[in-house]
Amino acid sequence: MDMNSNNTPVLTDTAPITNSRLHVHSNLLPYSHTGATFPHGMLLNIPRKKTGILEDVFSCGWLDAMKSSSPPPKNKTKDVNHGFASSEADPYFNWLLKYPSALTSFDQITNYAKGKRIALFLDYDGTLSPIVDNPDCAFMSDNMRAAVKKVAEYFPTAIISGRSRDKVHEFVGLTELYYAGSHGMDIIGPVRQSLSVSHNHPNCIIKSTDKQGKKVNLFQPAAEFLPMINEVLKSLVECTKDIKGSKVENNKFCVSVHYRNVDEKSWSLVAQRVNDVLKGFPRLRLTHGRKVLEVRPVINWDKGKAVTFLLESLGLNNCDDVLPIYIGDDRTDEDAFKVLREGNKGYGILVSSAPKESNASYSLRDPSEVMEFLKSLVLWKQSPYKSHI
Ligand SMILES: O=P(O)(O)OC[C@H]1O[C@H](O[C@H]2O[C@H](CO)[C@@H](O)[C@H](O)[C@H]2O)[C@H](O)[C@@H](O)[C@@H]1O
Repeated sequence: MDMNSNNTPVLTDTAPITNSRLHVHSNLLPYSHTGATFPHGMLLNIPRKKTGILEDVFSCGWLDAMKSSSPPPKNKTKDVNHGFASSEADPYFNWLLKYPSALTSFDQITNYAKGKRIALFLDYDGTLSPIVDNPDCAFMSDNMRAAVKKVAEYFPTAIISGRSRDKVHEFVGLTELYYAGSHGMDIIGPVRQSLSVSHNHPNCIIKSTDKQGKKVNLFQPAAEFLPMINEVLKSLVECTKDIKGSKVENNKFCVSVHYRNVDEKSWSLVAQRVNDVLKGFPRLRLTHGRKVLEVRPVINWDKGKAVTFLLESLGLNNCDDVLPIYIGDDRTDEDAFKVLREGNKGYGILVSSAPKESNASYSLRDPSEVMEFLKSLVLWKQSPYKSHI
């Protein structure tokens, strides 16, 4: 990783990148670009593919990734989603052997948490709110809000979302949490003087006050990309406006192109149009979410880095007596699961009703199980019989 003049973390890997998670070979990222200028050394040296026709999106696997990006509706996966998996013939049952339910393994988790301080990190869409067709209507239930509020009374709790920070804050509506929007590229955290990140990225931290007048640190490692994101946003809106059902969402430091409501026959068209627009923006890259293409800056920052940053801001990083737990449902949450797994730091919990490979340690089936898990944590913390304090 290199820094540019503003000390923004920048990916400078010059080897051809085959990102298996994205299924996009770097040679689909072109190198001509108009917009902000960047100092030498921070630009990726990416070989350019000349074709530009539909072969692009087929050969790089976008369509496969788009098709597999969200579990099909429940009636189409009847065998897997008929309730609690109970037989060895059931793929979900077998998957649970590798990713045990965090509810049935609750005692195991809390045994490990004895004498430790739990820090909670929660994704929003698909974790706290169910996946719905209209992203503007992904409301969280009042019961879930109450559960999150309660759990935050006992454990430091942060929401880490792909949405803009303002939007996710508006949906969750709780002031007692920490919020990271734009996949962790826009964080409000507590003020802490000796943050190691402030040595590496001094210009990315702004001292600010939140809506309650409390002093906070605002960390925006992709701040200089804002004009470029606004530019790509306009192009994406323009180029998809004739595709029925498509929707472009402004997430401040990234842009989502939704195709959940687009006829499957037109998914390749969505992919092609986005691909064509990205040819003019080599400093932006694409990740796949649940029936959504997410355009974001090429910087070495993700939800995993956001977890590390927040732990440090909370004074909980590199402490043996801290157990971070991250709950999420999406591919972008894998970066956070990985950080916890690799550092043997804590537990990732994948929310999924269908078997899939993950860096998480445990699983929960859906947001209703997430709520049950949060309530169980509160009861455990309140229990006079536990011996962890
Ligand atoms: O990191 P997250 O909080 O999980 O945000 C990821 C994306 O979530 C939203 O899209 C997803 O949920 C929508 C509402 O249920 C659904 O309609 C869409 O198909 C899903 O992809 C959000 O709208 C995106 O901007 C986020 O990037």
